[in-house]
Amino acid sequence: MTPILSMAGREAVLEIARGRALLALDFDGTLAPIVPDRNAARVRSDTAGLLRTAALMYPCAVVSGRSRGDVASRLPRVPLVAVIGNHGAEAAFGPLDRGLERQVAAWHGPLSDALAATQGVDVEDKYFSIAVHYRAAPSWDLARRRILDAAARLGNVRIFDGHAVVNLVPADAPTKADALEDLSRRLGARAVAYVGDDATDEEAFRSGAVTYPVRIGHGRETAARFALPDQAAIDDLLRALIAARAQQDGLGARWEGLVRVMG
Ligand SMILES: O=P(O)(O)OC[C@H]1O[C@H](O[C@H]2O[C@H](CO)[C@@H](O)[C@H](O)[C@H]2O)[C@H](O)[C@@H](O)[C@@H]1O
Repeated sequence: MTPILSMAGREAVLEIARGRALLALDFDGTLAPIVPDRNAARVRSDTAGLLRTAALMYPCAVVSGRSRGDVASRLPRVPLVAVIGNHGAEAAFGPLDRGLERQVAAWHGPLSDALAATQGVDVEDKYFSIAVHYRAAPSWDLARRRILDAAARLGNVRIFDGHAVVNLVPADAPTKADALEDLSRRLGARAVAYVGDDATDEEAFRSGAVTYPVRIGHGRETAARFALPDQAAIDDLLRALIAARAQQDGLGARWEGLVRVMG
């Protein structure tokens, strides 16, 4: 992987700016730091100002495992071209697939019953998928095993891990990769940069639609070609992308004032 903020990665940043690529970003662990309470997750004010500025210069989208409404409420005044929720299952455009919602609704009862006696487990029902969190469980191993056992008894389900969470999505629902391919086609994007931090982002990194896949964090096997060291570095990447685009538009250093106004 090439560190995207290195001299070698600089060429990719310039290409993204020259082509005014679609910037697609994951939320938890990418735009917002991971925190113990999922309801408390928020974007730092510096990141928000940078993202609002970047979204004036590039088409920007957020592709999250959260529900669309939840993630949009955490990004006020950001002029996004699209918000995709539920790991791709909740599309940005067009009618939503109510069949997926019915399938997920039928999982809720059996899951809650099966996990009622497992301490520290939190079932987050997002209508198009369910996240079963075990961050507060005394034994993560035991909780995860019980969640996987309960999930295996549900029909037609795609099961995958995240940060102290097991995700359950209808097997035939669109993935983050499908959603990005659809969005890129609709926008006629010449290139797509996608930044994510989690196992669920790997399918997007592998997608042919994603020209610049960027993974946050070290030491994991990944299909991403570019790396950012940690979540805090998202500010540096947004700053580099804004500066490169400002250079193209002949704005000089005036972008810095714009970021302050947008913050
Ligand atoms: O695709 P993402 O935007 O990264 O969303 C992935 C999941 O994020 C949330 O859970 C994770 O973040 C929480 C807050 O930092 C953390 O407490 C939890 O342990 C993480 O798993 C969200 O609650 C899920 O619905 C998303 O699928």
